[in-house]
Amino acid sequence: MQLEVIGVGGGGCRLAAAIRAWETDMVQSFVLDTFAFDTDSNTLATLPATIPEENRYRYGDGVDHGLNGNLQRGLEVGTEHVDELERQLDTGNPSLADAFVVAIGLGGATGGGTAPALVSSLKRLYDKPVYVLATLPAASELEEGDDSLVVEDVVEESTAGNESTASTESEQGDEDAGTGDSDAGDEALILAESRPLADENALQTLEGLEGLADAIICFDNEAWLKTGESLADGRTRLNEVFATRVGEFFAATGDTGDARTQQTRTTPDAETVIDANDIARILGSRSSIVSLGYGTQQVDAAGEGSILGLGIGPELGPQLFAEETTVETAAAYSAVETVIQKALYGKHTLECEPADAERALVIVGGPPAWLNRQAITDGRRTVESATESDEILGGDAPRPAGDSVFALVAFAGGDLRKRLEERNVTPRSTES
Ligand SMILES: Nc1nc2c(ncn2[C@@H]2O[C@H](COP(=O)(O)OP(=O)(O)OP(=O)(O)O)[C@@H](O)[C@H]2O)c(=O)[nH]1
Repeated sequence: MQLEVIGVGGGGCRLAAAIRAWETDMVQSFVLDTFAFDTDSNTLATLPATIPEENRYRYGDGVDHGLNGNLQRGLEVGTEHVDELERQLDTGNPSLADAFVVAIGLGGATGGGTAPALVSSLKRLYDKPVYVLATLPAASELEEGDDSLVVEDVVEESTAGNESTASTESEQGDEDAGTGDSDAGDEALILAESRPLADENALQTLEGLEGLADAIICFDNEAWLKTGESLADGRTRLNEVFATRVGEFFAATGDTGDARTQQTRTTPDAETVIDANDIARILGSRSSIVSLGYGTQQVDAAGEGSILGLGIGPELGPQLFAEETTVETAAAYSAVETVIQKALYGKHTLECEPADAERALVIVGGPPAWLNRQAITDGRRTVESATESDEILGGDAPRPAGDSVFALVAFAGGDLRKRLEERNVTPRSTES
């Protein structure tokens, strides 16, 4: 599966960069291009190199340092500039994509304001699934701080068109931003910590995406921050957590490889291959809310040091991919069982119970010798009974060079939407 990943707004751009960084280490490429779109030139200038300069784009007439949560203005800016953003995407490979991923931070005005127009435009132009990655605001952001900007302060009254590519902006930014650790950048960061309207904005954006986005994969910032940790301090870690889960989810699709170069896969084929259609079946096309669970366990990748032959019993079944089994079967079974339990009952990107889900996808991956077929089959049954759903798909993701076994569980639809109620951000539903 090949994706165009588009980050919009500060959080969305950083998340897109984190996904690209995660994907860079993988043999299977599933990202065609990564774009970063923002009204804030500081954010673009401070992104890591995983997003090439030419794919960073600042937009918004008269706005330079973001919209500071003015969602009404954000919606206008999004609608006014969506064609311009589409032209930027044309410099990539949108027509080769199996799906689009639009990453935003709910609560802000740039990502939240542009996403509905952009998702709508992508659907119209390409008729491919558009999945939105959306972070939910942290509780600490809702507290009104003295540092809260008055919106007019950042929406300059300039009428001059100032669309420009990031390279132009970063030249200007370099003067005051240096490598990005500028005073202006720090100031913007502190200001962004206080967003009293974040929940209201989040709700409005979710409503705007309703019926447009095929699915909305949520990540609850509040649940993932440590006690007393600020978003500014924790965001890199949070982005890595979310990027890993999103990455494992899309990287497991069988038809990965570089569509631009026609380069073929170098990893062994999975026993049960999931593809873009399976992903579409589980995520749906009616703006289902999605949550991702993940479990991992470090293993001895080469199988060295394990006790050959011990614990192998017919009841545990053969190893799934091993040509030469060097891993104790009981150890492999236990590792797979453990990671599935962790993915099922451990912390999800959006807190939920398995029974909330209407549909689920479970992916088990790791070094081939560790992927015990019986454990995977039993694990899928466990997911099936925990969710009480018969719409379950499973896939394998052999990673010859990996040193851990992992399971990724995606829950979609059903009562997951109700989980947003606890966050006061429940959009009305168009799901049947
Ligand atoms: N996980 C995570 N969340 C973030 C990050 N940055 C911002 N957020 C969240 O996203 C919300 C919106 O922030 P931004 O993405 O910076 O906002 P924006 O879309 O640029 O909009 P404006 O700043 O209003 O122009 C915040 O309220 C945070 O909850 C990040 O790097 N990681």
